Amino acid sequence: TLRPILIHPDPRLKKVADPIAEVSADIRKQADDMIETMYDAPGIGLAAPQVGILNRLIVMDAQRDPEAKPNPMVLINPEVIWESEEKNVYEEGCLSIPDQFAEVERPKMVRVRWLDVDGKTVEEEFDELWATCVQHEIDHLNGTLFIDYLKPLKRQMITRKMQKLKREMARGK
Ligand SMILES: O=C(O)C[C@@H](Cc1ccccc1)C(=O)SCC(=O)c1ccccc1
Ligand SMILES: [Zn+2]
Repeated sequence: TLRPILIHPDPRLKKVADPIAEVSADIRKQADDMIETMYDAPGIGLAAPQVGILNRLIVMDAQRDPEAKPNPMVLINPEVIWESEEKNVYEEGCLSIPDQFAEVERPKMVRVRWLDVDGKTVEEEFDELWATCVQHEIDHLNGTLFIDYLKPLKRQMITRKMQKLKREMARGK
């Protein structure tokens, strides 16, 4: 089932999401809906708060190769347990801040620990686009958006554009 993606500014995008206590059938259904919504957007990642669910679940498929078979990852209660000193700058976008892109500097590599859909603890190292994406998604679980890393003036410009977009969408209805 496709879920509507919340557009910034929205208070639910600034909240800290709650840990998931057990990987139930409901959680697996939520993950399936988020995967469907991510591919439909299209995006390379999606965090639960972006579809208005304030729990700690993200989905990702950051392989850019359009020919590649879809290979979505589901990360439950993900946490960064190590990050490299070395940084990487990437032009990021966000499905909750449509058509706005800006350069964000983040650790080039991160090691992440999470629960998979079978409730098993997994640890994996990410680099390049995958590292950028998983950090962007975990930020969403903590109420942080990529524009929070920009200079205040640039952030304000983007926020004002989104407020205008939402006014037009409301009128368009
Ligand atoms: O808002 C999100 O979490 C999704 C976001 C993830 C992300 C993109 C780029 C850098 C860091 C994190 C997106 O997927 S925006 C859309 C996008 O970047 C894209 C869409 C289709 C193909 C390739 C990229
Ligand atoms: Zn985002």
